[in-house]
Amino acid sequence: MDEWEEQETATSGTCALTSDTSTGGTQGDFWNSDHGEFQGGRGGRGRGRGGFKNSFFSGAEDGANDGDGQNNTAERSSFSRRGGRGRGRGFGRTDHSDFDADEEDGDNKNVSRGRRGGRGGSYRQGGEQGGRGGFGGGYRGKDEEVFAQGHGDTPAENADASDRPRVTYIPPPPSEDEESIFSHYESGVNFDKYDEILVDVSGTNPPPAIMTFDEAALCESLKRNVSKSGYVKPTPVQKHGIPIISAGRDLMACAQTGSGKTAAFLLPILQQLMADGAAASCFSEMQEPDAIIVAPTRELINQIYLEARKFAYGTCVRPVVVYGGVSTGHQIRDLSRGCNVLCGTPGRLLDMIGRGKHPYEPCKVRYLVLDEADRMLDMGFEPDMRRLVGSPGMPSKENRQTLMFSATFPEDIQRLAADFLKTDYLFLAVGIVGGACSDVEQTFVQVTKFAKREQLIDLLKSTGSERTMVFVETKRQADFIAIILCQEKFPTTSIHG
Ligand SMILES: Nc1ncnc2c1ncn2[C@@H]1O[C@H](COP(=O)(O)OP(=O)(O)OP(=O)(O)O)[C@@H](O)[C@H]1O
Repeated sequence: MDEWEEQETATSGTCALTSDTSTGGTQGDFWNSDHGEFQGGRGGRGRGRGGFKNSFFSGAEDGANDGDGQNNTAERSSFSRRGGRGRGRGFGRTDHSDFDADEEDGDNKNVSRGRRGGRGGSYRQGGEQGGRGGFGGGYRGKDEEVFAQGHGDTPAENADASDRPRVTYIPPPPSEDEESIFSHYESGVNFDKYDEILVDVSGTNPPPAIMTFDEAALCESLKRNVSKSGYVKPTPVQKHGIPIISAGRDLMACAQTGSGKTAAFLLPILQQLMADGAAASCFSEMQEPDAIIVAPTRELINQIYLEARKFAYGTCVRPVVVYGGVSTGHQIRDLSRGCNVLCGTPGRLLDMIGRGKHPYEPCKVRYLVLDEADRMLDMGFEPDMRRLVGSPGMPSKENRQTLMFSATFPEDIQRLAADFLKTDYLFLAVGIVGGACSDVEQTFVQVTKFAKREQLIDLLKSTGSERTMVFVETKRQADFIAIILCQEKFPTTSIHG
């Protein structure tokens, strides 16, 4: 009896992807064995074993950031405990847990959402340890200092801090080539159909939506970069989000994965920085970023960074990214070259702040953005977020603009999120509560628990050579099903954390 058959669930759902939504689903993602360290290849870029060895970055000073209770309390005490706006909004999030399991437990209890593919990252599917070929290599920094001794990217990493080897991995620098910077892929969202989607803005005096990027009053360089990115018209979350942010309002926004949330917050922030003449200074030892963008996983924050870099191309605004698994010394050196927009995972940001030697001072932060805010505020990350907003120098919520974006916003998370926002924040919901994508035809097949395997094989025989994704609960099941299907002559591979 195989494990799959032993499951308690008596049903299995199948989804026939009937349109372009099926094309983008599995891109990349796979340097996203997220909390394993990229054991970057030694001896030069491109040659290294990019395997994800699940060894965490170095250090044992886990308590480094624990002494900030006072600030947190201050922030907390000012929170009005009212309910969130836009109740129950949110999408059944595409929870690609098995793709993206951060932890070793195999049951995906503590996972991040499957997301866009990591550009440029190739992957190798397979076992727990990853393997060769994950990343394009890297090199050991010369005279590498060991800064990374504190927080990991996740609470789980933090808990495991005692045994971490020193991290010296330095990722290859992102391409400077304009063509690669602006290269893009299909998002999987049908943007034309998307115009008809229901949008709801709750809160007082929301500014009117824009219909075109021209109405966003972007400066010439931003306009040019938007157009080079292939954006013709704003998506709904951009139509509403951009004017809300430009008007200086705090925002909690909920819109489906792939709907353009990143540009919705990056464009108005960059526009404001450009209008104010912000320029990154490489002459200051201590950087004072105007915007801090936080996301829960390394791959996501790197994607945001790449987007920021793309939109800021040819301007004086300099985004920098920091996340675990990479040499902190390397990131500190990068920061010291100038930083207006700091993108980071909570663990690494806190690590840098807690170290005392931190290379940035959040005192001038005007924008605090939380992407995947639902996850950032769930039980695992909430303490880190409170530490971050309470860290020395971070302006209070009254003195910064806080923006939260997510594909889901359960009510309890909305309530928590409201704690970080000014009382007159706006809630933007794009789409219908729990609405299924109209591009996807769904068929539900009920089978007994021991008939799943046969049913799946019959289904695959009837679909012919269509590309198919099978979601299961655990890593073991994924491997098991892949083997079974291969034996049945369906070329299959399994991917998981
Ligand atoms: N107005 C637009 N026109 C064309 N493409 C766009 C537009 N806005 C965003 N895109 C593209 O759509 C894709 C998805 O956008 P983005 O990653 O910002 O979505 P998202 O809502 O943040 O998704 P996720 O929840 O996965 O982070 C990206 O490739 C982005 O470049």
